[in-house]
Amino acid sequence: MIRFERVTKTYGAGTAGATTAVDDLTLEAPTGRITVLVGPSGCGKTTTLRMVNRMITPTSGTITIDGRDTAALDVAELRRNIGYVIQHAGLFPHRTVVDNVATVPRLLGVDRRTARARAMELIERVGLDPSLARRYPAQLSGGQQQRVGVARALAADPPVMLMDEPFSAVDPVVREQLQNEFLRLQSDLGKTILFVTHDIDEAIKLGDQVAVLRVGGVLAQLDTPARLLADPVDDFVAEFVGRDRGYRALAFEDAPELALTTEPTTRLGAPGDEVRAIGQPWVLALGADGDPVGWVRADAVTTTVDATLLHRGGTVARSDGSLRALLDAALSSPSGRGVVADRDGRFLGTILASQVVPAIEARREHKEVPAS
Ligand SMILES: Nc1ncnc2c1ncn2[C@@H]1O[C@H](COP(=O)(O)OP(=O)(O)OP(=O)(O)O)[C@@H](O)[C@H]1O
Repeated sequence: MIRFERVTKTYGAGTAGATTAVDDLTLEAPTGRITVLVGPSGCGKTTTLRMVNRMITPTSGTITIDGRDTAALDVAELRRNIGYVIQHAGLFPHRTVVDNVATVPRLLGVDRRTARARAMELIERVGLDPSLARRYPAQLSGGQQQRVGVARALAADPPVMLMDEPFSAVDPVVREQLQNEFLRLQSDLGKTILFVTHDIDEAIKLGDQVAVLRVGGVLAQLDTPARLLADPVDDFVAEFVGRDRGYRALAFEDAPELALTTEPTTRLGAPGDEVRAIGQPWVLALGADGDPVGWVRADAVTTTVDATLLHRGGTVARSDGSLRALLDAALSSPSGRGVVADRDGRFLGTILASQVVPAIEARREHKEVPAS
């Protein structure tokens, strides 16, 4: 566990231009969990992170890791136990990918062969093709560079990771892939992670807990993503957390077991007459594995059902997914019937929004705390 105890950082303390970047921060980042620091520009996120590995010295207060005061530790030893990932990855431009990843183990005295073998393992683990290992950073895309940055930080297997906007410099599609891979990796590795972002959606997606900071470095709220959405402490947090909070909070509620409706389906290549004989204006098409591929409007099928006729807007909810995904499947379906699949992606049945909403209300009643 990383613990901040009444930590303050004032740049230029005692001078006319003094700036308090972090103000009396008390916070615990639990072992094996992701704690996200989020807030507007200049609220002290980076300063907070860098005080942990002592790149910045607090003006007052203490930071402990597993009960040990970081100020009392040898700084080299402290940093050996902390992986650090930054925006744009910060790779060494004149070293190949594999040598970048092997840097820290080599510094720690691991022999070249062993360090490289471990680096290759990590390169694959973060989702990079091993053929990229011999390239130089400039020969990689932004997303690939970020993956190398994560692999490098993991190379010495540190229990603690500090990550400062590691996915901010890539486009939204790559960013989502990196986030998903990061969560998968973390579910295997269970590192104690402090993660900085200015993006509340990223914070809510990645954080086991989220600390919202306001400018001046004051902690506004520390909570789970679900609680942050459901119960912001004040207008600043409410505004920062953003719109559609009620709907977004449903992402943290497991889908209830609701009775699904059996749906007549068609398949790619089916003749139009067969589709129309079903007698529904919209018919769901399944792929070869029984996976829903899209809705088709029966009267639009002149010859056979082909992929170009499929309506692409509908989402598919998984039976083991969230209430939000279930409601979204119903709302986004052109037929009004939300498509539900099992965990392997096979079609199970459909559901109406009018069945999901009562389930949401039932949950709410169940959770309501009686007034004392
Ligand atoms: N070396 C420094 N000297 C003086 N002031 C500094 C220094 N570094 C940061 N600051 C100030 O401290 C405050 C917090 O900065 P910090 O970089 O920690 O914020 P941040 O939340 O990470 O911001 P951003 O999201 O824009 O990166 C800002 O007002 C900044 O101007």
